[in-house]
Amino acid sequence: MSTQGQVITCKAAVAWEPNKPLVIEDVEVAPPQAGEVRIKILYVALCHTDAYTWSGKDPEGLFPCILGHEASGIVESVGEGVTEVQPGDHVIPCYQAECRECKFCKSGKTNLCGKVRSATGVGLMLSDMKSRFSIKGKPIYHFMGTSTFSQYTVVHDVSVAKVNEQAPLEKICLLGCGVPTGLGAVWNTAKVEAGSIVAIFGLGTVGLAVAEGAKAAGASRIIGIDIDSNKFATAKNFGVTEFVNPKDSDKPIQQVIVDMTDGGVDYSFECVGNVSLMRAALECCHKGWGTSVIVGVAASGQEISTRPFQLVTGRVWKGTAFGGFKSRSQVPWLVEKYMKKEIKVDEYITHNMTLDQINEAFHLMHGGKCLRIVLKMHAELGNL
Ligand SMILES: NC(=O)c1ccc[n+]([C@@H]2O[C@H](COP(=O)([O-])OP(=O)(O)OC[C@H]3O[C@@H](n4cnc5c(N)ncnc54)[C@H](O)[C@@H]3O)[C@@H](O)[C@H]2O)c1
Ligand SMILES: N[C@@H](CCC(=O)N[C@@H](CSCO)C(=O)NCC(=O)O)C(=O)O
Ligand SMILES: [Zn+2]
Ligand SMILES: [Zn+2]
Repeated sequence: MSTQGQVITCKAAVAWEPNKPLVIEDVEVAPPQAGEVRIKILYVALCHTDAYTWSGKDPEGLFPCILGHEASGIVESVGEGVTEVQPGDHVIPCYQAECRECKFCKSGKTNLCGKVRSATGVGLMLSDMKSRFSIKGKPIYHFMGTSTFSQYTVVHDVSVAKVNEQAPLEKICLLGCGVPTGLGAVWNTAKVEAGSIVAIFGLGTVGLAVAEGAKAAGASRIIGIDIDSNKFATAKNFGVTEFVNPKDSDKPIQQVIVDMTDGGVDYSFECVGNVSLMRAALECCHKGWGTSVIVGVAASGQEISTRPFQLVTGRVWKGTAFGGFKSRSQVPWLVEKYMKKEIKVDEYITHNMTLDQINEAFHLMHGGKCLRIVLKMHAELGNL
């Protein structure tokens, strides 16, 4: 029976309040309006940004909401005027939209898109500034324009990438955030050249994807920095050539790296979300040209600082969102690269769990012993 035009009642993990356990609720998902797409979410991975907003430290965090933004699914129905996807298409929801028409999209200088950002930042859909989610008539906010911790979600059409149907949805959900962010930070934002020396602060999924990207770019040395020495064994498989634990030295970590590299690295990447580490990442860069890219998301109220002299003497401080990738155009390309075995995806998945285990999954994530945890959203999908 077609569900097109009907309200769908399904299971979703609702964040009622910051830091309180998520609750699996029966949520009503309204049909997509003009320019919107309703997606049956099949698989979702947990990202630290979900945990960050859930913690209450995100100035854009609104409650109650449905978190989640790294996912894959199948289009269930589309609203009026939607031409680029149709029911049955395999898709990845994209928190970074791409409308191809706005000032940002047309600039050719950025992957940030302005079309729906004002609505996604306040947890609503642009056409009527309302939510498509409700529980017994009470609206529930969207999150990042994706809200993929729900069996069905509604997104703007500019936030959907149609992908190869042959690609395994249980794996390519990762191409919705962490892996592209790390690869793109190297390829698009820093534009690392062959022979470069690279330092990566934080060896979680994002930091490992930076390592993978740097190896592919031909970096000569890839120095991984993490306070957990157990991370090095895995990091080697992603291209990290040397490991430093800041706890092993009395010197500031930037000094340790400068001493190891004859004056500093060509490129550094902060993949933790810690503002003092962002400073260290900038200050371990080589005088005259070293570039540091901020990838980690820091909490509300946190600010970065350094001596302006660091920039006067040629170091460059940058940041990246979704690795600078244009989402609708380039996520399908990343899927193809995965299909051709040119980029890793499976290797970042350490756990497979189910939607009803979501609180346990976050607990595991905070334990620091996993990379990506993928949740199966529907019982009928069977065992992975
Ligand atoms: N900019 C973007 O578009 C974007 C996209 C995805 C994720 N992120 C952000 O990137 C960050 C990393 O995400 P992740 O999923 O890889 O996280 P993660 O928690 O898996 O990895 C962080 C790593 O940093 C290490 N670490 C913690 N404190 C440290 C310190 N003081 N010094 C050195 N290492 C330290 C941890 O041991 C861990 O290995 C998060 O802040 C996340 O929100 C940003
Ligand atoms: N609302 C947060 C913004 C956090 C943030 O910077 N998000 C990244 C993506 S993190 C994905 O895991 C991003 O894309 N930023 C650009 C944008 O949001 O437009 C805060 O205010 O701290
Ligand atoms: Zn993310
Ligand atoms: Zn745009």
